[in-house]
Amino acid sequence: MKMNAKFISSYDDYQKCPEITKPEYAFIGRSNVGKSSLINSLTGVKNLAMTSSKPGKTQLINLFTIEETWILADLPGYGFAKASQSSRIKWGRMVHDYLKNRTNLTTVFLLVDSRHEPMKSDLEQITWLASNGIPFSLIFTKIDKQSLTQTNKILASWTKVLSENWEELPKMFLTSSESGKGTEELLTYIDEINKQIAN
Ligand SMILES: Nc1nc2c(ncn2[C@@H]2O[C@H](COP(=O)(O)OP(=O)(O)OP(=O)(O)O)[C@@H](O)[C@H]2O)c(=O)[nH]1
Ligand SMILES: [Mg+2]
Repeated sequence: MKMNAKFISSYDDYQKCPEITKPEYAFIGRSNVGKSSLINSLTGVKNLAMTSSKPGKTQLINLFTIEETWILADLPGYGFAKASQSSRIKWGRMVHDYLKNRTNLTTVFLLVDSRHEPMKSDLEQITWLASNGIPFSLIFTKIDKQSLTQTNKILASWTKVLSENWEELPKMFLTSSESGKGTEELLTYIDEINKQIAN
């Protein structure tokens, strides 16, 4: 289904983002995990967010308005091996300042590759989100690339690792931008939050 989704603009600083009261949802995660692709798959609008087979495509805070009722933010990825020290620091500042200060930000979706065991960089982001009191869910991407058995194995590893530190596990979604699997569940979840906020 094609949604009414429009690109607003790109920003290199949260302070330059327009003040919006509509609920906003942000996609974060390692470079190449599939953040921009999932935005296109979710909205059914091809090329809404720019994607690339090479990591490091999204460099700025990109805002999209969806059905004129909520906002999606596509953010640059972390963990890009070739990134210089200065660009890592710049990433940290741009993304973390945005996440901490964006007043209409409702929930963060942390995207992780369903084929990989939990990575230190992802666990660090989870710790950072939790310590800053920012609500988040986990999205496992690219499930079309392997069997459900294999995906479940990775899911079990994540559950184990997270259970060591957290009493309550985050909500988890299994998705594929290729097949569209999981996108309905994600949209339903976002809709529920939007309705709670409206009431
Ligand atoms: N098979 C498959 N490929 C995917 C899926 N999602 C993304 N990809 C591919 O993964 C690559 C990276 O996708 P992007 O959406 O650009 O990743 P990103 O997380 O936005 O990356 P950065 O902008 O660099 O942070 C592209 O080649 C996509 O086609 C998926 O669900 N299935
Ligand atoms: Mg991207």
